Amino acid sequence: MKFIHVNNISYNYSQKQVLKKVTLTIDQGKVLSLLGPNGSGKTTLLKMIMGFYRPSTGQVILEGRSISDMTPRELARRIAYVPQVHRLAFSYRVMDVILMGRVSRKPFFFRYSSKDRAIAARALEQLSIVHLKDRPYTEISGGERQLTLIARAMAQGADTFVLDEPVNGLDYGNQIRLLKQIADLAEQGYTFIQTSHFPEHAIWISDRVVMLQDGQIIANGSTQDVINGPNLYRLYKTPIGIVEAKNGMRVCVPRLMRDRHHSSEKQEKNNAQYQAA
Ligand SMILES: Nc1ncnc2c1ncn2[C@@H]1O[C@H](COP(=O)(O)OP(=O)(O)OP(=O)(O)O)[C@@H](O)[C@H]1O
Repeated sequence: MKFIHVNNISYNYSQKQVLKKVTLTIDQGKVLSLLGPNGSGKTTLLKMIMGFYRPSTGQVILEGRSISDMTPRELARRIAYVPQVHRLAFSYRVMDVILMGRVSRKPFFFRYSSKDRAIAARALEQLSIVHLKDRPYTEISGGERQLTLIARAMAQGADTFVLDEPVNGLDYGNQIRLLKQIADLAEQGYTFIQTSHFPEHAIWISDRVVMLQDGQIIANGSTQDVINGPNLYRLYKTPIGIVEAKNGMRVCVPRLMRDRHHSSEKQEKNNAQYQAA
């Protein structure tokens, strides 16, 4: 089911055009990964989808309605932004941070209700972090913080999560566990849009991949179709092969590293092959 439709969006920061006629759709209950080199416009595109910035041309449509016709509160009830792991200025308990997700559902003066607390408790359970609920947010690890921020987004009641490099700064184990958590939540019907600098992470959990270069989409389709050597070369300017493990899982092999291990291979030949593609 087509859920979010990004329709022909362009955006300029003063004179500089950073998004050029970007069109894509996001299906409900799926994971979409945005890949692209530094400065290609990934974060700017996320900000458009969140309604933080208004596009110069084009529009973002959520279930048939332009998000420019929605109030920030209305939008926050559907789409939640999960920032990169950050530090809060004050040492709130994890439970309090998650309860903050309920604010968009409250009048100006409010107290948290028992329903709010039950929703926050459920989010703690869904993210398997019940044991952290009374810990100060400032004293938990980066991975635990990222899970807390996703729990806060869930407590907001949103069904779509926009994540900017969610594994940034996490150790390898926590990266894998966080991505597994995202894949599991997508199975339950939640929708995810993430930016990533790791094509393999896109292979692991994405249904769809969009490649951005200089603010333009250069590839958009199923993960299987989009993540291939020629597209990765176009994006990152370094040759990367894709090999299939025995269990069918696809793995990225940077040729520059492979050539260190097989010095008899002709590196120029590989480069020529990818440059020609
Ligand atoms: N507030 C701003 N004012 C002016 N230019 C900006 C601003 N934010 C981003 N840019 C520029 O817009 C372009 C796209 O930036 P953006 O942050 O969207 O890229 P990105 O693909 O997310 O990059 P990265 O992978 O490095 O996080 C870059 O050239 C950047 O310098």
